Amino acid sequence: MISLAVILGPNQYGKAEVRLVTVKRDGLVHHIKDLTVSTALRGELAATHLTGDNSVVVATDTQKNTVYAFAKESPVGEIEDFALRLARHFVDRFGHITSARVMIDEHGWDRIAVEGKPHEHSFLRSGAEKRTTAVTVQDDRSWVVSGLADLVVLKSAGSEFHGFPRDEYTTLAETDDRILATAVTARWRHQGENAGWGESFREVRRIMLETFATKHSLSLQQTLYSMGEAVLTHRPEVAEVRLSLPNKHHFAVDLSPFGLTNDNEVFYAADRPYGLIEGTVLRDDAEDAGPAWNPH
Ligand SMILES: O=c1[nH]c(=O)c2[nH]c(=O)[nH]c2[nH]1
Repeated sequence: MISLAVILGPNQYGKAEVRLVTVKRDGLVHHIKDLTVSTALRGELAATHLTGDNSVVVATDTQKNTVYAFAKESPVGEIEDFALRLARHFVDRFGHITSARVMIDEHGWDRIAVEGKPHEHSFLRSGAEKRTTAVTVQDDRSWVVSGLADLVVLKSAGSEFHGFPRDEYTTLAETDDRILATAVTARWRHQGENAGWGESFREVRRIMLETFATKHSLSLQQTLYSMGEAVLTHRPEVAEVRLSLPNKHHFAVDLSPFGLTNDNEVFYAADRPYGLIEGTVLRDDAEDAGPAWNPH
C-alpha cells in the first residue's frame, strides 16, 4: 500500500434554504416578507470530521431555529440587516465559529387589486425576480453583497450584432436590428456597511434597468459593461458589480414557405441553448473583496 497523507481541506456547513414567511399586522393591513435563508459556518471543525466529536458543532437544526426566532424577536427589515444580525450572532455566540455567511433571497409579493384598490391581506407573487444578499462576518469585519436574480427584460429596438469573425462554421447573419432579451442576475459588493440598504437596492436596480433600456447595444457584452459602469458612476457605496446575462435569443421566423414576408415582426423565442455573457465591473481603487465572494 502506498503511504498517503490525507488532510482535511476547507469546509463549511449550515442549513440551506430555510423558508421563512412573516406577517406584520398593522390593524387590518398586513405586510408580508417571504425569504429563503441559507447559513454556512466555518471554524475549528476538524474534530467532527476526523473523530466525530461534535462538541463545537452548532447543529444545522439550531441554525434553522435561530432564523425563525430572530424573525420573531425583532422586525426582519432589510435582508442585508437581517443577514448581518444572524451572521454576527453565530460568530459572537460560539467561540469555535470564526466565520459565518448568511445568504437570503427575497421573493416579492404585490397586493391583489380588488375593485381597483390594493387588498389588505391578499397578495399576488410579483414574478420570478428575487432580491438577494450574501453577508459574511469574520472576526469584527463584515462583507455585504446585494443583488437580484431573474429580472427578465427585453428591448425590441436599439440592438445590433455584427463585425464578428466568420469561419466555415459561422451561419449567424449580421444584424442591425434584433430583439435583445435577458434575465439579469446581478450581485454588487458594498464598500463598508451602508445604512440605507433598501434605497441603495432600488437605485442600483433602477440604474441597471434604465441603462438596459437606453443604451444602444452593439453586443450584450457592451450592455453588461454599461450597466455595471452606470452603477459604479452613480453609487459610491458600490465597489464591484458582477453580472450574468443569458442572451435569450429571438429568431425571426422564415415565413417564405407561406408566401409571407417577415419584416422583423414574428419571432421564435428559443429557450435553449442561450449565449451566457458574464462579467465583472469594478472600481480600480476598490477595497479588497476579502471573503465576500464564493467560495466561502
Ligand atoms: O450580444 C451578443 N454577443 C455574442 O457574443 C453573441 N454571439 C452570438 O451568437 N450572438 C451574440 N450576441
